Amino acid sequence: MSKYILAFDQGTTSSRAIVFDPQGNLLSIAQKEFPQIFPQPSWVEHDPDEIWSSQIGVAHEVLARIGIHKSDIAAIGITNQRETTLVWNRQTGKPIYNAIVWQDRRTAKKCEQLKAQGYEATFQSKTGLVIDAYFSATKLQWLLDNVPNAREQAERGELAFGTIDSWLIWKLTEGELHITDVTNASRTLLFNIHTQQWDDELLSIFNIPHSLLPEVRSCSEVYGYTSSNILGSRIPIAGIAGDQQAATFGQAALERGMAKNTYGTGCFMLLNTGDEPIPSHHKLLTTIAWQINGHTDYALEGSVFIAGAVVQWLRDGLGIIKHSADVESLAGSVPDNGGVYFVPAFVGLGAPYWDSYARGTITGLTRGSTSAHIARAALESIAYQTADVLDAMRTDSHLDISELRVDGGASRNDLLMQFQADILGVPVVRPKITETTALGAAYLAGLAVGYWDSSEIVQQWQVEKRFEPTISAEHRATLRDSWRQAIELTQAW
Ligand SMILES: Nc1ncnc2c1ncn2[C@@H]1O[C@H](COP(=O)(O)OP(=O)(O)O)[C@@H](O)[C@H]1O
Ligand SMILES: O=P(O)(O)OC[C@H](O)CO
Repeated sequence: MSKYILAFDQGTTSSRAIVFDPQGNLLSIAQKEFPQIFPQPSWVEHDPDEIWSSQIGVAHEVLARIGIHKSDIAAIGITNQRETTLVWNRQTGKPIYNAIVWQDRRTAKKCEQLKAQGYEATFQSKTGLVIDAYFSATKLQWLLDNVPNAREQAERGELAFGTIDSWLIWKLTEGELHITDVTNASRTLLFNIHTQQWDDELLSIFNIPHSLLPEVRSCSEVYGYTSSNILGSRIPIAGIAGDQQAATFGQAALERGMAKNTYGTGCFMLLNTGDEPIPSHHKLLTTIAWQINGHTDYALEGSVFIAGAVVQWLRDGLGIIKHSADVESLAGSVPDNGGVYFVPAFVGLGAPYWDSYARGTITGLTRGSTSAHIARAALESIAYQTADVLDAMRTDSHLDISELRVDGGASRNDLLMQFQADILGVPVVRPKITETTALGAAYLAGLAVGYWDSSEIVQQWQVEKRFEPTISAEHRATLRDSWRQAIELTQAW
C-alpha cells in the first residue's frame, strides 16, 4: 500500500500542498502566496493561471522536499476557497476572465433587486443560503453578461463554469473531468441541497445555461486520475470539499452538536447538525457538511468576512505591526481595550447581519487611546463576531455547543483564543494539527481508497491547548453590550 496522502489546500491568499502519513501527521508542507487583484473598490479577483501554477508548484515542491516517489502517494484530496467563480473555454482550457473571489461585492445591487422581487424564501428553502454577492450565482451571471460574447459561447455549450475545485481537477486531468462536489455546489445559490441537484428554477432566475455546470459528486470517491504529464504519475483524485467543510472533517467534528471555527482571512464557524438540514431564522447558512457513501450530513454555518484580514490591515494599511504575529504582543501591552471597539466591516458584514453596505468603524477613541488599544480592539472584533454567530447557532439549532474547536492562522494567537473563550463562556480547544483544512481533504481521499477508516480519524484528533472561560457572566454581558452599540453605529454608516 502507498504510504502517504497528498492534500491540496487552495486558499484565498495562498496555495498549500501537504503530505500526511497514516497516523495523520503532517510530514511536509509547501505554501505559496499569490497576488490579490483589486480592479475597483470592493472588487476582488484572482488570476486562474496563478492559482493553478502556485498550486501545482507547491505540489512539486513538497514532494521534492521529502524525496518521496509519486507511487508512494495513495491519493490526492482537494479543498479550496469556496464560492470563487470562474469560467473557461472547454476547447482551449483558457479562462474567459479572472476568477471573481468570494469577497467581491460587485453584484451587491443585483442581490438587492432579487430580494426586492421576493426571492429570499425560495433561495433559503432550496439552497439554505441568503441572497448575497458572496455566493457564486450572481458572479457567474455577471461574467456571462459582461465578458464579450460569453453568453453566446455559453449557449453554444463552449464554456465551463467551476469553483476552484473544478478548475484544479480540470487542470490535473487535462480537461478529462469537469466535476465538483456537493459542498462546493451548495455554495453557488444554484444547487438544491435537499434533492442534491442543480435546480432548474434557480438557473432560470439567473439565466444560466445548464451546459456550463460541472457534474456534482460526493466528497469521497475515486473521481479519476491525475494526467501523467502533470505530476509524472497517474494518482487517484479521491476527495473534494470546500475548505470550511474540510476543516470541520479534519477537526473530527463528525457528530451532531460539534462545532469548529476557522480563523483565516475570514472566520467560518460550522456546527454539525447531522442528517438534518436546519433552516436558520438568524441568517445563518444551511449547508452540506459532506456526503460520503451516499449519506449526507448538514451543517449550520456563520461566515464572517473579515477576521485575520483585520490583522493584515493593521500590518499593511496602518503599518502599526510588521508581521501578523506581532499583534499579540502589541495588544497584550495594554490590560484591556480602553473602551475602543473596532468593527472591521471592510466589505460589509456577513453573518448574522448580512449588510453589504456597512463599513468599518473604530469607536470609543480618547486622548489616551494608543495603537495597542486599536490592535487589541481589532483582535477582540474577531472574537465578538464569532460570539454573535455562536449565539445565533444555539438559538437556531437548540443544540448545546459544549466546546469550540479552532484552527486557521489567527488561532495561533493565545490572547485572541483566551478572549474568545471569555466572551463565549465556552471552552475553546486548539488541536495539535491546525492545518485541519488540508487534513480533512486528506481524510476524505484516504477514506475513499481504504487508507483510513472513520474511527481512526476520531482517534487521531488530539488537543494541543484548551482555553477555559475566566470572566463572569456580568462582565461578559457588559462587554457584549458595548460591542452591540458599535455594530449599530457601523450599520448606520
Ligand atoms: N498570530 C496571529 N494573530 C492574529 N492573526 C494572525 C496571526 N498569524 C496569522 N494571522 C492572520 O491569519 C490569516 C492567515 O491565516 P490562514 O489560515 O493562512 O488564512 P487563509 O486560509 O484565509 O489564507 C491572515 O489574515 C493573518 O493576518
Ligand atoms: O480561503 P479561506 O480559508 O479564507 O476560506 C474562504 C472560504 O471558503 C470562503 O467561503
